[in-house]
Amino acid sequence: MADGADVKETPRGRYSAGVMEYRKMGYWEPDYEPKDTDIIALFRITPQDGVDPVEAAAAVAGESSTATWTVVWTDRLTACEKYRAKAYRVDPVPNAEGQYFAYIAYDLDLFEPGSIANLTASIIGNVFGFKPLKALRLEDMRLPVAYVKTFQGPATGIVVERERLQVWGRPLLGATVKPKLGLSGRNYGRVVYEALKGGLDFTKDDENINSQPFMHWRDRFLYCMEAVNKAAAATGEVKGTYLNVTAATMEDMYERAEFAKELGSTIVMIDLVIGYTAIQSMAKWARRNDMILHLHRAGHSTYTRQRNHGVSFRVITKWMRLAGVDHIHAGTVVGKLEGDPATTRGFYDTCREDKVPMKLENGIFFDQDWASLNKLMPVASGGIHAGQMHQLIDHLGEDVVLQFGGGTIGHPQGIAAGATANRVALEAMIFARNAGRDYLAEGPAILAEAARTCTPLRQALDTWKDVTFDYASTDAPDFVPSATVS
Ligand SMILES: O=C(O)[C@H](O)COP(=O)(O)O
Ligand SMILES: [Mg+2]
Repeated sequence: MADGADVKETPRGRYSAGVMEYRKMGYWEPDYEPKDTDIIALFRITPQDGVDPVEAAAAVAGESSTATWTVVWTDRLTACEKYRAKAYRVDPVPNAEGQYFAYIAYDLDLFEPGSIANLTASIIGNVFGFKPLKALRLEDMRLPVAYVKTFQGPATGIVVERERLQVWGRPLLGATVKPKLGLSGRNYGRVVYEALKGGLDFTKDDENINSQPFMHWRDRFLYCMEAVNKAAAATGEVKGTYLNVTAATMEDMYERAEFAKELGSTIVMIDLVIGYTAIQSMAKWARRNDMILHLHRAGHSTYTRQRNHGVSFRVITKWMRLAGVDHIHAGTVVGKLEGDPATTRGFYDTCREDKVPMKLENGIFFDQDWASLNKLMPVASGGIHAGQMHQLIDHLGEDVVLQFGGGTIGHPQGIAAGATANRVALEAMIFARNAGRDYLAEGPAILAEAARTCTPLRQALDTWKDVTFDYASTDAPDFVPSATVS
């Protein structure tokens, strides 16, 4: 800590410029060996000028666990050695002056079992507004098995979802109905029917479609399920549409979800903005009712996008796997939304692997054991189209839902043609991959071959050939490791 004129010595400690001596209070323990049962948080801290990084790390440990700004007599009435979070390591962030990675361990007893709300009230609570820090970002967390096991995890999981849909060996295909707002129930249902009949597995409500004056929710659900049933009958395939049950109250959400189930829907949808407790409640409802639960990550970029402040999306992905959603929008790499390949890969691994090893180049700082919690299906959605199919499969793999909103509904020959273009492009690419071809290098040629016998695909390729969203600003990885971090 910087010494200054306003440094005060008191019988209970020494403080200056708003920074207590958290280090002296026991929140810095460089020799601490985290226990297997500890929760570990990795923060990127940017201390104010003159604030010592170790003191800042200790302050973060203090403010996110037991401490307040001054020593209190009642500390000694608790097992404070156990309950204090311990900052035990501080490293400079490579290539980022003035920023440090601080590792902080928390005893498991600091948290209520099975509650994201309780976890987040500590870890991202008041500490994010703390004056001695210019900025603070929660980069990653190691969640011990003992804690993971207090959550239900994804209500359905990837394996059972594929069994219900009877689709194996390829990504699932979807589309978000467009325009986002304004369609009547009847016209909306027509979009769903055309897209499903044309070859998609799913259609989806947009994140901001709930129950507006132009289309009340019951109307939408009725027309959508009529379309799903007609398309299933016409194609002999299982079809679904994510009915967004996001609403103002839990009572409204349960009512809408119950109605979706009554109509025979396999899936309902919620938005991240409903909050952690509402998400966990809906996940429990989904498990009780054998429904797949889709999560749109609406709102996340307000706190995940800045590299020095907020919460990394990899942490949100972990919390959502615990909370128990089945789908999560996890990035597209080549689409319209920001997200570099290496960092996005880290999100996808977090969703789909049983055990995720530390991999700094993917922004993964800890080994994470998911202890048999179901896998979470990542969803790629936002500005993607058939011409990118080889890149999508290369970046995102096979257990993923590829969703083309504009890339279906914007097709020059109509919605069904857009859906067919996507389905043919996908199957051509999977066929080439299974035949051992280098589908990434040969991608454009494979698509052109398939387009010879598929006019809708040819039209799609002609229409979107120049759309790459290749802006430099989206290419910066979340974190560039170097030899200084091991
Ligand atoms: O909700 C979404 O994921 C987006 O609105 C997708 O739409 P787009 O495919 O047209 O970008
Ligand atoms: Mg949308």
